[in-house]
Amino acid sequence: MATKELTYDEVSDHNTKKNLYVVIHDQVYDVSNFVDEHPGGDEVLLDVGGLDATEAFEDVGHSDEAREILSGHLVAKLKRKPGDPIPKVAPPAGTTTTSPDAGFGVGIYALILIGGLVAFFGYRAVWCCEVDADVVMDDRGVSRGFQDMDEVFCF
Ligand code: HEM
Repeated sequence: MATKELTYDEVSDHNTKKNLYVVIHDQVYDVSNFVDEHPGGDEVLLDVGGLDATEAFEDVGHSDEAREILSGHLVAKLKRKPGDPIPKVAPPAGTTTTSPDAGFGVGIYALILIGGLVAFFGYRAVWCCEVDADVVMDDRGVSRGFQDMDEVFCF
């Protein structure tokens, strides 16, 4: 845990490749010696040099490994003052999180699947219904109707 505190103004001075600080979740990181190793390229880090990079960092969905690397570069805690920019994203509650409504998401897919199956078999039951019957003929070979009518469903 960093005990040193830096204001946003102080952090903003560190915005060059050799002297690169970023703020993520109110912690200040010196990523000067990581910028060339960043798998996402140096440009994206330079873009947020001296700034709050929380949103950019979280938008990418960095791995736990990335977060571990990040923690190794911690140099200070941000001393936020009124008027300082506030990131839009909420701090991650741990690392890779499962959203509380994940179950609901799965439920929706199950519902759509069941609905689809019901619609499919309902359609077949109505439209594939055939009449299987014997035609009754009189002596002259004229049809007099049907006997042994069976409804046949083609499931
Ligand atoms: C400052 C701390 C940062 C660290 C320690 C870091 C670390 C990493 C690591 C380890 C990866 C590999 C994939 C993974 O493990 O998630 C990665 C990928 C990436 N990072 Fe970062 N990153 C940082 C900041 C940023 C920022 C601010 C951006 C801005 C957009 C960014 C954009 C990306 C992108 C686009 C990739 C994907 C690269 C690819 O898959 O081709 N990173 N980062």
